[in-house]
Amino acid sequence: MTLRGLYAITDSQLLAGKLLPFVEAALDGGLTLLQYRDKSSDDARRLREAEALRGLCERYKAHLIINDDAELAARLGVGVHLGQTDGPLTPARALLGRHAIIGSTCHSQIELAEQAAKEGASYVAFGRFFNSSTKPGAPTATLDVLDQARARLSLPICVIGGITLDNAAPLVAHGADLLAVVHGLFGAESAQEVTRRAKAFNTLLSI
Ligand SMILES: Cc1ncc(COP(=O)(O)OP(=O)(O)O)c(N)n1
Ligand SMILES: Cc1nc(C(=O)O)sc1CCOP(=O)(O)O
Ligand SMILES: [Mg+2]
Repeated sequence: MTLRGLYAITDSQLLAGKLLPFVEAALDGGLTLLQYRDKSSDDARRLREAEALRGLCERYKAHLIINDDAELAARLGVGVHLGQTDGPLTPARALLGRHAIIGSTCHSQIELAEQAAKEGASYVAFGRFFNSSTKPGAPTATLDVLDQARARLSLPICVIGGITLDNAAPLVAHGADLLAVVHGLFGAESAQEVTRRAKAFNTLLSI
């Protein structure tokens, strides 16, 4: 499976009251991956929303990824994204099976990415590259790590953190395969604008 393209990530506050229409608008513009990221502990709502997103992703042939929660991903038969404190990759791979997409946060450390590759990650994520209103305190990353990753790894490279249509081009030039975006995609006034942005991100990636 080739993993390249726009990787939309939901945000419960930003998308309050418009989760499904804005996600569908993004899918209409073209998504490779959609991550359901909800940091709450409202398990019933998380299950309901994730099921609805899975249905949309199936219709548009995109892959759904659940943030943090391998058990929920297993229940839905979808992928998971794990950060450095979200539990080890090896049991998640055993739980989800060899075909599941499993992503790993590697901040700006090539050693973390090499370890993730050994443990069966499907892609490695570096960031944050720019100021992020979604996660202002995330550790920073520079373009150097993308050059190192391109040279040393064969896994798809995901970039994240403050990415917009105005600043994404250098990331692509330095080897990013997946542009992971919250605000730069969903921080729009209308569903039509979300679709326009998604198409423009895909043009940047030339896909
Ligand atoms: C694609 C992608 N990359 C990085 C992250 C961040 O994961 P993590 O460090 O576990 O932080 P939280 O998102 O869980 O707050 C991500 N979610 N997705
Ligand atoms: C969830 C997340 N993780 C990051 C990391 O660097 O690991 S940055 C981030 C937030 C991404 O949202 P936005 O596109 O609005 O900046
Ligand atoms: Mg996490």
